[in-house]
Amino acid sequence: MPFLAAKYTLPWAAAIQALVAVFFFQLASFSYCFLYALVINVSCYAFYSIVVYPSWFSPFRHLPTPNSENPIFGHSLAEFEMPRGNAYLRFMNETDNAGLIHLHGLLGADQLLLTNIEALNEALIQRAYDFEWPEGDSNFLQKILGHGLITSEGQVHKRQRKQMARSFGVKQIKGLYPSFWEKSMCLVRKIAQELAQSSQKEGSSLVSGETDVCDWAQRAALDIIGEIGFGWEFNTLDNPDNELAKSCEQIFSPTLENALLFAISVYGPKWALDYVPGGISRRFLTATAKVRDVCRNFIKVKTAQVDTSRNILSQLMAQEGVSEDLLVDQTLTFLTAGNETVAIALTWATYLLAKHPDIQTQLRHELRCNLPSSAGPNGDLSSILESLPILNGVINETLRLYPSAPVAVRVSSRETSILGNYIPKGTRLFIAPWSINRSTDLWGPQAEMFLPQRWIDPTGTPNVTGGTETKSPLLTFLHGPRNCIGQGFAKAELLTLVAVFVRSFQTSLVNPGDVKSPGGALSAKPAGGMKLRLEVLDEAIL
Ligand code: HEM
Repeated sequence: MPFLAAKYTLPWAAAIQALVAVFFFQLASFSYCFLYALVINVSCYAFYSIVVYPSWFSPFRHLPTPNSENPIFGHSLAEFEMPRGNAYLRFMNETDNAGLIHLHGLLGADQLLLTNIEALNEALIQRAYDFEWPEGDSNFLQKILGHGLITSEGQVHKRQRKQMARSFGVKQIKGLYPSFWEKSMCLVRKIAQELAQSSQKEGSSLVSGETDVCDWAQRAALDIIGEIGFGWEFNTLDNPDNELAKSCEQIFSPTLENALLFAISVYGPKWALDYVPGGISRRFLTATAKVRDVCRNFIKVKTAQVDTSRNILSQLMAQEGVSEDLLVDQTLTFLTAGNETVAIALTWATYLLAKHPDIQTQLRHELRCNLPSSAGPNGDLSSILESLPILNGVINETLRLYPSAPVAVRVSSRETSILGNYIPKGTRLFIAPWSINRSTDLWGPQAEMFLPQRWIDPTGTPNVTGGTETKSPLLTFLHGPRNCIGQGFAKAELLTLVAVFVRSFQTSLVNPGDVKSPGGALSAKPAGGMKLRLEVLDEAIL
């Protein structure tokens, strides 16, 4: 019996049993009988769910299950283990399987972990619309993002996806490289200025120092998606106290309050979010309303202007039948989806290069040979950057080892199947880029190592297989009709940001043995930021 149904059924059953006991057998009081019956019902239910159901009645009882489970919570605590997704990698490594692993959720609820490309292709490509975001996650996101591309399902999603796809064609993305370059230069100049000030105070002749790259990356990524995607100048590189950026941070930062609200939306009833005590809900809803208001005012101004640019917003506005509400929802959706994800990837790229100084030196050499001028290369920037083997290898390898969204959760919205296994409606599925991207079955014995050369062919040109036998093995952006629509945008942005960063700074760990690890509740954001030591190499940026 599903846990949520049991929540309501068990007390009702106990009430009926208590009434029977009182009226027909004249046993004690109603409340005494009710409590007694409830305890017995819950115990029987727990025994059935935890012991009987998984082994004898579950439709997945023939599938392998990892041994390491909690007697009450089953494998459900894996969702909260840090780094997020690592528990699923452990399950994959310790359990012989043919693409599906049966996990036990709270009180024996059925869950599946998808572990090979065939299973993933069926769930993400062939039957993508049989699986949806879990209702709780979707409700929570809808409070913030409304009904944009991320939170829409079925036909509405197909229609919106078609509308948005026009902004992400190869030609459109290629045209964005010069703007990415300009913003990347702005980032390195700002960092260099801060380092110059601290070096001056210390009387050092070198311009160097420690700084939190994660913070800088977040500011740069927000400015880029704001300005290049929507023509909206946030200027957080100049002004980190920007009001909208602060409100966004209040909503999305992994604070205890936000984690509580998220947990209540995911596991509690739909209305519970509005009744959380201590003003937590009110603060959250006020910040959300503020962000939406600012966004609506911005859209009103843009609608009144004659906009000749061809950014995401103007292309969407040019289409018929797109309401103001939808424009607000899509703007918030893309600002959110395209901001922190890229910042996380840039941060891990700088960390991996600091940890592997030899690769950093090779990359810098490649960049100096191909992008000689610090003012930006002449010629076709996109073709140059996309053809550089080490640069592409470093970015693909970063995205492989540190996928910004390490786990995606889906629930079957109808009866369906994967690899010939019957999947009833309501089954929870885990699709974990973190574990697939580190699977030794797919990537070989050195799966956990940072090896940009796996993305380079023996002829010296970049490849997309990463040395595997699969055409597109990287799961970081997922696959199929619900994959990341912004992946071309993100890769182009990262190619430019990393190229400019590596040309400008020598990057090293603050302490040689430093090991950083992801700590975000939902994302792979590094726990405690990413303090690195930078030394300015390019005097032109000072
Ligand atoms: C390194 C950077 C990025 C990563 C790793 C990433 C990853 C992902 C993933 C895993 C999903 C699927 C989420 C799910 O359904 O569970 C997704 C969806 C999405 N991403 Fe990205 N993303 C990145 C950058 C971007 C950028 C730059 C944009 C916008 C310009 C963007 C816009 C979106 C949108 C709108 C969706 C929803 C697509 C749909 O449901 O049809 N992302 N992204």
